Amino acid sequence: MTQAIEQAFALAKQRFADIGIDVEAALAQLDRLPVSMHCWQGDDVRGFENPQGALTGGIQATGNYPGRARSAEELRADLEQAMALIPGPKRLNLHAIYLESEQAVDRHEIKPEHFASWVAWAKQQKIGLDFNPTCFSHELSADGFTLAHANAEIRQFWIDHCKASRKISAWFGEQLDTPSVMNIWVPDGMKDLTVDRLAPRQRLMNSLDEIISEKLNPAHHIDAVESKLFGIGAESYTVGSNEFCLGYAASRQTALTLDAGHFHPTEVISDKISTAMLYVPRLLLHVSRPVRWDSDHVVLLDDETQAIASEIVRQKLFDKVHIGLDFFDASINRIAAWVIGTRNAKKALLRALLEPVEQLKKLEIEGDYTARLALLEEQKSLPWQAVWEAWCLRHDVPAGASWLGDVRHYEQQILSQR
Ligand SMILES: C[C@H](O)[C@H](O)[C@@H](O)C(=O)CO
Ligand SMILES: [Mn+2]
Repeated sequence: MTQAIEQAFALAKQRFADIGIDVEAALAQLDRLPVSMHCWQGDDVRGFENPQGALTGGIQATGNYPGRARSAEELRADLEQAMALIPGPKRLNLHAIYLESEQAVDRHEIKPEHFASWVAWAKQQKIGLDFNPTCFSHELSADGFTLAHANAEIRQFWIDHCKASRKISAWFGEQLDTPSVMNIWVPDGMKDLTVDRLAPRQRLMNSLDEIISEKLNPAHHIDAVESKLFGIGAESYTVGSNEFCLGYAASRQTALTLDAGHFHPTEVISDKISTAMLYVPRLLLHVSRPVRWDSDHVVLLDDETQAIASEIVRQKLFDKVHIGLDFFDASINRIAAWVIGTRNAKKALLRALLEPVEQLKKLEIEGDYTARLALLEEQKSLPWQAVWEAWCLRHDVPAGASWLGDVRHYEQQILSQR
């Protein structure tokens, strides 16, 4: 098997060299592009603060496939299993509710010490961490408002939670020597006709200003804001809309988070990257798959995932775009979900790196749209898969579907006992 992969790789390398692509250079770039895996795929966004509590905030994990992680130890073990089947660099994206503490700690009182085991584990795994305050699944978010709440005390609680989260994020960055991207997403919105659409947005803006008022070392911590079109129970009005977040990130020079599921079903984030990059210093991507709504299905190697990856590569946004995932499917094996989605994101990046971008740009500027279309389509059937398999072998992970056997084995040995 290994020999066959190596032979195919040698032929593929030559094929790509014929169109001016240095495959080794492409793989070197892929080795510098981490994908941040989201911890919440492993336990249906429950966390360890109050795992029996309801998931609120207008998001839903549907399905009841057996074996979800019930503790941080189980979640880390599951992540290790998934990560062992995914080639190349990875990070882990944590939410605040994944803290570990013997005593109950309310959100505004979380501290780095509550994430010490995660940092120790990340050091062992040699990966960076990213972070999110959790502004949902809490009694003080029950009426659908947090940072934009009309009640000053409740608003302050969430401001304090986000400030505490920034400290944790900066500590991650300092400990792990790689900046932690901290994404602020709030579910704030209204189910029905909203009369005052301005005041909540003014309050959200002021809250965010207070949250980011303390300057933190950018080598350790990056602030990001995530917009959304609507959530369940907030169908008519979302305070942190796209216009709000783009305006906020541009005027405050924070990062902007673009989630593939947070727009109208016919809108795609791949077309938003180039616009946003004109105005904001960085982007965080939540690569996801909406099916009719923000359903957070597992990422496929589909046209939009490819278009997102191609945009990063074509515009050389390697140091400005942070690639994260955001899906939570509880209807299939959760480890398989991570593996499928993360491998697909990386396959799309590889395919993008194997594209003769300069040649295609030249054809475009010369107006030769016939050749542009012809080459883009021929590109799809060049032997990128042989390069993928060789890259998997280099990283000591299964090249093809045999990874599923490892997941099944883990399911029998570990998940079925939960
Ligand atoms: C759990 C995540 O933070 C959440 O999914 C958020 O990023 C989002 O996309 C909400 O729809
Ligand atoms: Mn998201």
